[in-house]
Amino acid sequence: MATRIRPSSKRCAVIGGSGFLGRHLVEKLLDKGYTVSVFDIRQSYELPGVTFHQGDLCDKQSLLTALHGVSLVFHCASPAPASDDKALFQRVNIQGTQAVLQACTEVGVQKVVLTSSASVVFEGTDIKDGREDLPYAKKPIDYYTQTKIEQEKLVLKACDKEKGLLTVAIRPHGIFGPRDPQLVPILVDTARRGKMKFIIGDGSNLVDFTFVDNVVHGHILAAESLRPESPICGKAYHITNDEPVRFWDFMSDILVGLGYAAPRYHLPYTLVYGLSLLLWLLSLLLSPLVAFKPTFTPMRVALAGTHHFYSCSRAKQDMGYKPVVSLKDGIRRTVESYPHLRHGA
Ligand SMILES: NC(=O)c1ccc[n+]([C@@H]2O[C@H](COP(=O)([O-])OP(=O)(O)OC[C@H]3O[C@@H](n4cnc5c(N)ncnc54)[C@H](O)[C@@H]3O)[C@@H](O)[C@H]2O)c1
Ligand SMILES: CC(C)CCC[C@@H](C)[C@H]1CC[C@H]2C3=C(CC[C@]12C)[C@@]1(C)CC[C@H](O)[C@@](C)(C(=O)O)[C@@H]1CC3
Repeated sequence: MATRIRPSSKRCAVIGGSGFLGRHLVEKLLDKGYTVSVFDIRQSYELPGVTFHQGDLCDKQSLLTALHGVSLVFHCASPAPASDDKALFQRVNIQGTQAVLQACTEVGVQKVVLTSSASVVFEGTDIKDGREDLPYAKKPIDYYTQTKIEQEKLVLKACDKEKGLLTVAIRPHGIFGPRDPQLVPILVDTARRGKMKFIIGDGSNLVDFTFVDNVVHGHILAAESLRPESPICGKAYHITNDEPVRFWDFMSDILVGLGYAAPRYHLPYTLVYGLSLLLWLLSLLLSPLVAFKPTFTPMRVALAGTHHFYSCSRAKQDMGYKPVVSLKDGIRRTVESYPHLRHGA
């Protein structure tokens, strides 16, 4: 058992602080006068005022050292969804989150803000203006989503006013912005390989893409609103740009902004989804012999061909949330931040 020191309310830790969202969160917390520790399996940058603790969040002992004297923990670590590694997701997102919660209780952390995902309710079929009371997906679309559901349940269940631990979960969707290692790089890579000519379905499906600053704003608002009397304790909140956009318009804006052609030719959704399932099965069967990762995974095709946008009215009502950057400005700032990915660069 670690000895407790009196935690200061402006001392926080960001687990997963070396990642895309984590680093943006760290930078904003510093701006707001917080003292920040980062706990991550890797150190990806250095910043004055940030203490780095390198370790695996499944190792409670390392966490105890890093969380000493901290009153507020942001947990935004996860293996990348593309890894599709069942054992890794279970170990990090489930057992690891249990270790985080135990360590928080032992050192006297008062607040935990989890980065969950709106995909915890997504089963691959249309969701329009989805609210937080939608049931968790019974058939989650992949292991990532399956373990994000278990993770969210664990964190919300741990909320205990008597014991002095308050928890809340933020469910963003399709985070984008400068330094994102997924969306823009995968999109550009797909375009460079000549595979971004097609629109899956009729192209009218609406989706949420959320600029990273808005996601950060939602996390900090949640942390600052989390008090024993607050309605947010033990609840999940969608944080979006509040501007659902046609999936293919968003992709085209990014592609055209970077000098690539927008997709033009339509392919039937069921055909592409069926093919992506076949490819996924094939890659699984052949995995002992050859390693190949299909670009059009069932998850990506479902995300690209269905409506899935969420209401953030609960966050507006309970914590006064309002996006701070519009979709248009977010896209402009994102495009400007990737000069090396421009066509011909
Ligand atoms: N990017 C999105 O569109 C999106 C959308 C919704 C939710 N989320 C959630 O937001 C969070 C952050 O995502 P991101 O896009 O910044 O991902 P990211 O991969 O950039 O960051 C995740 C960080 O977690 C760290 N990490 C992984 N395993 C760890 C372990 N065992 N111990 C310690 N650290 C470990 C990684 O090193 C990395 O720095 C994740 O929880 C993700 O599920 C992301
Ligand atoms: C080849 C494709 C048809 C087009 C390529 C775009 C693709 C790279 C992105 C479009 C939607 C993105 C997305 C995630 C990853 C990148 C995309 C598939 C996401 C799976 C990342 C993890 C999140 O938690 C997520 C599930 C979420 O809930 O926001 C993401 C959903 C959107």
